[in-house]
Amino acid sequence: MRMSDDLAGNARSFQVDLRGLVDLLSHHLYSSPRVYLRELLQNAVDAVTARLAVDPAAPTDIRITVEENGLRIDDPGIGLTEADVHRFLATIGRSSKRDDLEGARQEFLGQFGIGLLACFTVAERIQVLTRSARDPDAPGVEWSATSDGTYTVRTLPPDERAALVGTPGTTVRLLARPGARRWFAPDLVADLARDFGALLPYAVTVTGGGRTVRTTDSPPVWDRPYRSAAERRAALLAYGERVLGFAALDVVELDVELAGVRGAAYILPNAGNPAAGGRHRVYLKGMLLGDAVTGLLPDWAFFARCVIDTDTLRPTASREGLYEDETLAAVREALGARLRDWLTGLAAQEPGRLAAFLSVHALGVKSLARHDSELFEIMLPYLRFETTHGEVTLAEFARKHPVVRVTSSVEEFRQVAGIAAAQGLGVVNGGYTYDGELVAALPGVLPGVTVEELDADAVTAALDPVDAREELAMAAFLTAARAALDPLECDVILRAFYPASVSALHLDSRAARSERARAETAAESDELWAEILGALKSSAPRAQLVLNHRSPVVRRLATIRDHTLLVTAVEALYGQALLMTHRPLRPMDTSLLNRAFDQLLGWAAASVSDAPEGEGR
Ligand SMILES: Nc1ncnc2c1ncn2[C@@H]1O[C@H](COP(=O)(O)OP(=O)(O)OP(=O)(O)O)[C@@H](O)[C@H]1O
Repeated sequence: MRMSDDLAGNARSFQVDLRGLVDLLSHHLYSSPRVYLRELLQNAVDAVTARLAVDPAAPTDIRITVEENGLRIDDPGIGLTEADVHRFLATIGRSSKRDDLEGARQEFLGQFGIGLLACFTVAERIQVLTRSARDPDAPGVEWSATSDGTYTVRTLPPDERAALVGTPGTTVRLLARPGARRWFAPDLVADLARDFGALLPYAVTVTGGGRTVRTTDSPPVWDRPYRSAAERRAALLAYGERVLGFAALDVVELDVELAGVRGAAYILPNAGNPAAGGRHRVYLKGMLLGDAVTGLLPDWAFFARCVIDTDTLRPTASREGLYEDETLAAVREALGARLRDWLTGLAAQEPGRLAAFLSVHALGVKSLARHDSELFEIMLPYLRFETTHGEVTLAEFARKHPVVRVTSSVEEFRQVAGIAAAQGLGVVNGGYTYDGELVAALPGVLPGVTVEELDADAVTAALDPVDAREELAMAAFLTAARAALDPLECDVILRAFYPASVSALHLDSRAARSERARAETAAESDELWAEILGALKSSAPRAQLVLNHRSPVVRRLATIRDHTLLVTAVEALYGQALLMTHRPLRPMDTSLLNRAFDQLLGWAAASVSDAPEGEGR
């Protein structure tokens, strides 16, 4: 016996446990049983589309009727022959909407062949009564399936066929499962039909609770005629507020024909969260895919939420997200380009609207500008940065300072900005998200501008040295100060700078900070580590306390003869300068500050209480 004979002889078909499968769908694929209505609507719409292809004059109205214990949905669509019923309804995973060559067919919503099963999440029985439009002599057929996985097929006798399905088309009837009846409440059914199917191309009505409502609202707002651009804009904004629940700052139309996308992007009225990712309302051929669909816009466009209808993108099997493929990547790019064009258009024509937008969403634009120098250039007159001249644009700043100095952190900026400005240096705070990167890219878009990283050394270099004789006069004071601050790894130097009201500056280069971090770790670690870290000890510059020779306070302190008081005064200056840097204090700095102020208070108190006695003597 040959191998293949053996295989052929033992070949068996899979058995499917329907309960297990329905459980899988309802708990792991679909987010809620509410999708049952979407699947029914989708099948009805596809059936109508298929019939229109063979009979363009065929009716198209789809009717949902809430019944005593469930509902029915009637469509005048293509219907099924008995052979179709066996082929498509009774075989899970088989669909008439795919063909072998193309896969999912463009004109239909369905493709997977599992949609009908979703109905078992709310129904214990599904009955399909159908008559094919392809064959006028075809009898009506009834397919009736229960959630335990059994079904019956019956050809309808002519009289029953006439009563049930007079014309070609299909009626699907669901019998509610115990415990799932709430999914068939008339108001809920109408809400679901509206939510999923408002943009469907054929009229859908829901009858129940004594009334009939139309749940479709097509054509979509962006495909309707308007008398003016202002009227169109107002209609789009009102629609956005209704479906997204917020009044948008602005609206950008997304008519990207090549990508098969129609719709609008709504600009959030508040700053968006870059990490949260966009959540968009996406319709596929008029059927809602979801209202929190991600991946539709590039990451930088976190300031917009879209409502779109598309016929090019593919759904995931749950039909609740977009399948990530090349088409989606291309659509994302096209929509990003559209938003970018809108931004540059605003810059050229409506700077007022652009300013309003940027006051909320500058971060998104900065993020985009990092990778798009053309846009960066266009936005230069609008994007603001924190600088030693306040919040200004880089274009404005560079006019005053063709050498742009930039700090790499917010705290460095705080440390040096005031002093640098007083010495005539222009500094930009490069510590905020994206700002440093953009400043670094500035020479590329503003010819003649150079950018320099600014750190403590550059500031020290810009401060005036003090005349040697004057420095000598303060030698005793400086020696005492150096001795006091040496244990804190801080050098003391004397310079003259403005403003004179600043007595001392604490300057700390990045190298000094990392050296200090190394030393602290070495002190805390075990022997082996301490040794390794010790070997790394560098001769990096230490932090510096720069005393200001122009400060009257410093000059007065230099005349103190009492050594203890002098040390306390130096420690207080050091502490004050450290506080000005806004940097977290080390424990040893905090205790030094406390000690210095305690002692100063002690001195002050003693001098007040001593005074009268002294006078009395
Ligand atoms: N109202 C209907 N009229 C005509 N044929 C229908 C109708 N409902 C279902 N069918 C047939 O049953 C098949 C299976 O339907 P089902 O909803 O399970 O899957 P699908 O629509 O093909 O794909 P998907 O899983 O993506 O929804 C369909 O391909 C179609 O041939």
